[in-house]
Amino acid sequence: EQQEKWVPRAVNMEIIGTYAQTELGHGTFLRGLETTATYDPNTEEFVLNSPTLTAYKWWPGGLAHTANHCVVVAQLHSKGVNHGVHPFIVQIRDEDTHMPLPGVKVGEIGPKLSFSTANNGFLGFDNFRVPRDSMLMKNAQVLKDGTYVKSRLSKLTYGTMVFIRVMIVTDMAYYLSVGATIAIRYSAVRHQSKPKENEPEPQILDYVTQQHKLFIALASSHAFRVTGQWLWTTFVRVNKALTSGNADTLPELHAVACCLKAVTTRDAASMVEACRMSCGGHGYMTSSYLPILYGITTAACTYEGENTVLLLQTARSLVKAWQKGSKGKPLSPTEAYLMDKSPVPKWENTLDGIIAGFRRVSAGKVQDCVSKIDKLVKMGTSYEDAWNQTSVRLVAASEAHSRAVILATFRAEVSRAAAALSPPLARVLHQLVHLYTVYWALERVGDLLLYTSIAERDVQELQQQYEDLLQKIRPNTVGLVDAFDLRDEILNSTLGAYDGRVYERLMEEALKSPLNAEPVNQSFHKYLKPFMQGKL
Ligand SMILES: CCCCCCCCCC/C=C\CCCCCC(=O)SCCNC(=O)CCNC(=O)[C@H](O)C(C)(C)COP(=O)(O)OP(=O)(O)OC[C@H]1O[C@@H](n2cnc3c(N)ncnc32)[C@H](O)[C@@H]1OP(=O)(O)O
Ligand SMILES: Cc1cc2nc3c(=O)[nH]c(=O)nc-3n(C[C@H](O)[C@H](O)[C@H](O)COP(=O)(O)OP(=O)(O)OC[C@H]3O[C@@H](n4cnc5c(N)ncnc54)[C@H](O)[C@@H]3O)c2cc1C
Repeated sequence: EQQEKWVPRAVNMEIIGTYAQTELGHGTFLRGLETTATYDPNTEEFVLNSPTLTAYKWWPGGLAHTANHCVVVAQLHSKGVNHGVHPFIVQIRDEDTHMPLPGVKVGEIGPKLSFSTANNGFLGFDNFRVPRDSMLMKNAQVLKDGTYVKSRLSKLTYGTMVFIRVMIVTDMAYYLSVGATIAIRYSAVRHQSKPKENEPEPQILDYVTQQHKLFIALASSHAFRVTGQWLWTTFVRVNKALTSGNADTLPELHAVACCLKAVTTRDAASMVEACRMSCGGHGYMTSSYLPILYGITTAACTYEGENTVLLLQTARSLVKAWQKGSKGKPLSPTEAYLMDKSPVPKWENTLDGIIAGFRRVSAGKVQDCVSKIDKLVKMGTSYEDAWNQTSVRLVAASEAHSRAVILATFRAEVSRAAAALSPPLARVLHQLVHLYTVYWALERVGDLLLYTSIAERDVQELQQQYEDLLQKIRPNTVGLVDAFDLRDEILNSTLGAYDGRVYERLMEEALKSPLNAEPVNQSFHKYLKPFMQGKL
């Protein structure tokens, strides 16, 4: 009924909304949110109020000047009892005049690192009344007399965030495809230095260090697209089960969505920055689009759940799984490997060997965390303090788990799809899987030395494998980014345009600057000249 009321109006843009959960004082700790929604049975209304400055909603995208409605997350009070945070759909502006409604204080939060096109806003309520059906009652309800009917699963309130985290993994694949396209095309056009005096300056794409910076971004885009597809399929399956009242698989989805969102956003931000730096000074130009792209990807490390907090959520699940498995209880498919108690096998420099190695690292780290926590608790430390003292290791265990999931999914999905591809295309995609897997084995070689039987000669061989792969991938690099098929209008980059006219585009953009409107800028007459004449 509520969906019939609100969804059609949102679809035809009568309602422009945003998600107003975060407050000045709280973004992570949702149970600490201060906005209140108090039910008045006499009028069958909720009274929304921001009791403190820190209760003001702060950050929601589009809230400042675009949205006329929003989903407000508030502490629900009825019959004198606080039932915790619940979502409410609230009109905040007049639909004709767009003026803020009486009792609503709304505005712009100010300049940000990036996302300058999104008017992120603040929102405060002064005993603002909304009808009872403003409470989104899919999970919990408040009856006309104020009786609270609790949800069958309190965490369903957090469901929106799981959905967005699932989407973010695919978003990161897209943003990495943009960064890799810009940087690799530019690296094919840019010639620099003379390693061989009697030969012309080479393409910077032929420097192996440049390949090391860029090819992992290209491979990660494919790894995250494939993993994002797998995660979406998992989300759809869990949601279908939830609809029929079965929440058994929700904890696993929450845990894997948390660590994948955290790891893919962190990787995307650091790899986009590497793309920016690989383009030298021109990568620092706004017209290259790389600084903007960095701002977009680094924001994703914070929004929809700050990365450390999400990795700790997954760690919470991994520790619980270890404790469950140790009692012989079955574990979820993504965590079942934790109970592999077989002897550490002889190391193999193969994809399967490396994936098995990352699972050993994750299981070993989780076991070390459980042992440390148990030891601290036995010494009289509270569980919460023991958790906090172990939290750096818990985050590392969560990252290792996430990497094992990505490596296994990327390999399995490409192997499955390869049968339907032409042999040359299958070969190139397998090279990207190989590069991605060996890259991360070398990046985490310390962990592999701690938890597997990898030896020094294996590491030397992996390094050689990696360098051979850079050489094999080089001839197809430009074709691989062209295959993302990103139009120039979407790339919005002087360095990444398909025609490669980098220098002409850089100059065209420079001449658009208002500072080039006249040969002598007025600042000369107002400041420089008086200063030079000693008059300032
Ligand atoms: C394809 C190309 C596309 C390109 C274009 C794309 C455009 C994209 C542009 C995007 C631009 C901007 C978008 C920006 C959107 C950002 C919007 C936001 O940021 S909204 C706000 C997000 N905020 C958060 O994520 C808050 C994070 N905090 C929390 O989730 C919770 O506070 C907490 C989980 C950290 C702690 O909650 P708490 O209640 O204290 O829970 P416990 O830790 O005690 O755990 C209790 C229990 O609950 C389980 N749990 C927790 N969360 C969930 C969940 N979401 N689902 C299911 N279960 C959950 C947890 O596992 C525990 O279970 P136990 O059994 O008790 O262990
Ligand atoms: C570009 C952008 C768009 C956004 N859009 C929206 C939106 O549309 N709607 C919305 O509601 N919100 C939005 N947000 C807000 C975003 O969801 C929050 O910023 C995010 O949830 C983090 O919360 P916080 O800012 O309070 O940081 P905090 O939680 O205060 O984090 C600060 C530091 O404390 C650490 N920390 C916090 N809790 C713990 C813990 N339990 N254990 C260990 N360390 C901890 C964190 O790791 C972090 O290092 C947006 C934010 C950005 C940057």
